[in-house]
Amino acid sequence: MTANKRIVLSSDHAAIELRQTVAAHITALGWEAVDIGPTTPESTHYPKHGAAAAERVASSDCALGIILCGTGQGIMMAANKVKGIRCGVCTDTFSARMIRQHNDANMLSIGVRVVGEGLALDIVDAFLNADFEGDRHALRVDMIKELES
Ligand SMILES: O=C[C@H](O)[C@H](O)[C@H](O)COP(=O)(O)O
Repeated sequence: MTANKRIVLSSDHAAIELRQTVAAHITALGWEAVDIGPTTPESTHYPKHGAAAAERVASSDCALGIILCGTGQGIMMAANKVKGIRCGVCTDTFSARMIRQHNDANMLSIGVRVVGEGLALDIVDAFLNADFEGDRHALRVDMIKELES
């Protein structure tokens, strides 16, 4: 894994509690959690929170990002609009591992209304414990990057 141990976290109003649980979890694992909120429960809009987290990763301020909303879908769509971001929604640990190994994902999205806390933390672990395998997968990730230019 990278020398940059900073992971940015963000969410909308739906996932504040799980986001804070994930932040504590990854801190206990030795990562630096950069939690950019929000912290208050008022209804808010996932695109701005997904984009804000994605900018931290795209700028290399943070090595990885974990974002959450009700389904994980809307905030993932917003994050993927930022150049350099490869973010997937995961509801299972296999996918969380594979988006690192095959897709070199730099962000993970989780839906708090889809998975429970225990599975969410297992998904985070699977994502963080996997590394990009390169080789034929690098060629394909390069093809994704070409679509951005
Ligand atoms: O993809 C979008 C997310 O699931 C949002 O968390 C969800 O749409 C928010 O819904 P509501 O405003 O009803 O809490």
